[in-house]
Amino acid sequence: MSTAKKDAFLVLNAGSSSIKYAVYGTDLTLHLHGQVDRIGLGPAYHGGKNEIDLPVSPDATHAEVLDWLLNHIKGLSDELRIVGAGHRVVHGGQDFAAPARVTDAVMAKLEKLAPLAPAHQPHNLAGIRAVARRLADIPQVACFDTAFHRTQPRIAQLFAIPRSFSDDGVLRYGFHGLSYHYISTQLTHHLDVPNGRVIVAHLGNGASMCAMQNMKSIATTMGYTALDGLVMGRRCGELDPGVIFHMLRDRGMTVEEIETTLGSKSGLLGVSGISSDMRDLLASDSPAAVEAVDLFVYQAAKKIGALAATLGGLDALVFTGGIGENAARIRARILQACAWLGADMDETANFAGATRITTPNSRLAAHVIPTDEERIIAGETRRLVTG
Ligand SMILES: Nc1ncnc2c1ncn2[C@@H]1O[C@H](COP(=O)(O)OP(=O)(O)O)[C@@H](O)[C@H]1O
Ligand SMILES: CC(=O)OP(=O)(O)O
Ligand SMILES: [Mg+2]
Repeated sequence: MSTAKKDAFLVLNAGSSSIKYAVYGTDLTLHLHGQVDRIGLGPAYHGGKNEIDLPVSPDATHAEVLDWLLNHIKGLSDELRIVGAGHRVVHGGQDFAAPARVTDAVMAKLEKLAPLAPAHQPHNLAGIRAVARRLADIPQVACFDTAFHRTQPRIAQLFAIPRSFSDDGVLRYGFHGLSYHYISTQLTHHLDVPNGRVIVAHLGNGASMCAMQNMKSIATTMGYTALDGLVMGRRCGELDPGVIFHMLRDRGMTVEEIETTLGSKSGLLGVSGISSDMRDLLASDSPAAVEAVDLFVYQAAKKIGALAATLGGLDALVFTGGIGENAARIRARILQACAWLGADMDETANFAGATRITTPNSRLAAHVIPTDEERIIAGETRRLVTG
């Protein structure tokens, strides 16, 4: 006799080169999770303890990977009945300050924002459409990277350009908000002053920082798009806009070529000429790789100084994301640059992978907290689906 299927929520988190998934019970117990990464370079699947080569070609697109992944999840979740799906959607623009149930009208608005997040939004929306095709009747929820930053004061969102642009929504939105939301829920477990002046550094393939006061965003390094701020795997981060005029006028580059250059050929990859992956650069002794890592650390330390100024001082610094969670050498160098803010690193704790990586007497406390964007999406999906 077959047993009744358990209700569950599917979560999809599509990034520029990866798609993460998770399946949660209605009590938010995690049943399954995994990810495909290296999309575009020869995708690999990691689920549970397994890493397998996918039965798709090395140059498989997000759409092909997604198709394979949804079949794979179906095979894994035979005893579960998917009753709702939640998705990371990178850009919510001015209209979405909170998660939203997906409708045709919502999809039309999100589609319009796709040019502002070309490496993410199309894949996010493809995930919603693919689930709708397979599980036509289930409710779907879009959860936005930008939403957490809507608490920034207006002054932190403004660019110093003519007011008509700001009035039309050309503002500093900020991203990685699902990650910052999750970390904000963890501060009370780890920090002596969770309500204090905290900078969270999400250092992954995309990288940004968020200044939090009372666990809310008051400033962030990314802007209207996810190009601004820190040095990233393939993105330039902070840049004089004059460089764009140079590319247009003096180099004869098209807008598309400039977008590709700044969005996928710059950052660690562009400076090193070797790789966008921090592991590869740390293993290399090429002077260009060393310089790329130096620039990554320099810009990170500089942005911490700027965000500390917006907070009027700093009580705690939290590292998260693939680099923040795993690259002890990078954390050590950033912390050394924060000595002036009162950071006294506990070297043993840092290299041992401890949660607190500063000494008990350090005026600035530094922690490593693994992020979990999928859990935030699952919670919001349950809230919107079950009311
Ligand atoms: N052990 C490690 N040491 C150094 N860097 C690491 C380590 N593990 C992962 N990383 C780096 O983390 C980055 C990917 O971060 P991640 O948050 O997984 O990416 P995404 O933004 O695609 O979700 C890559 O630069 C990778 O090299
Ligand atoms: C917004 C962003 O940069 O996301 P990711 O780090 O997943 O590329
Ligand atoms: Mg990410």
